Amino acid sequence: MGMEEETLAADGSAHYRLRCGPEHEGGPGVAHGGWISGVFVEIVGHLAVQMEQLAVTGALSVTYRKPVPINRPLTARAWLAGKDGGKWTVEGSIHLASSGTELAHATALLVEREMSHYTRAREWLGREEAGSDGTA
Ligand SMILES: CCCCCCCCCCCC(=O)SCCNC(=O)CCNC(=O)[C@H](O)C(C)(C)COP(=O)(O)OP(=O)(O)OC[C@H]1O[C@@H](n2cnc3c(N)ncnc32)[C@H](O)[C@@H]1OP(=O)(O)O
Repeated sequence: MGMEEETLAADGSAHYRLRCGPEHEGGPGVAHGGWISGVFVEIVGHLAVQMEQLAVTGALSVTYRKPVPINRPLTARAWLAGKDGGKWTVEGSIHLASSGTELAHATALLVEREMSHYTRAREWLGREEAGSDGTA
């Protein structure tokens, strides 16, 4: 996703240096919104990994404040905004490195999982492709 450097702050927030390459251009000189969302999925999910908790993104809301330029140094941050049992609210932001201006912001709901999440997903897919999701 164009990550170049990651550092963890004492308060638990994660900080990144990154840039959007031309392969993710969505308009002349600017990033595709899917790349921006993908960056957020990665950095909010990685925050949980750093806290040694597997969690998947259940919901992600992105506000695109300004076009994100390609081929420019950017910074990003992710931080835990709240926790309710196994549900985490994680926020993220992407900034123009030169000015610090926020270009995009995200709020994500992460749901804690065990590794069996992926086994169950494969089992669910098997049932789904066999014509039943097992709930009937
Ligand atoms: C080293 C390098 C590594 C590098 C690693 C880099 C990190 C990258 C990480 C990438 C992570 C991803 O891309 S994840 C990929 C995208 N996401 C996914 O594939 C997830 C697909 N969705 C799911 O599997 C499911 O919908 C879940 C697990 C999200 C939720 O399933 P569930 O059956 O509802 O689970 P359950 O345990 O009952 O729910 C827990 C609680 O969350 C609530 N909840 C669940 N979904 C939502 C929702 N969208 N909005 C509101 N609330 C929700 C439920 O109501 C419940 O509340 P209460 O009753 O408890 O109050």
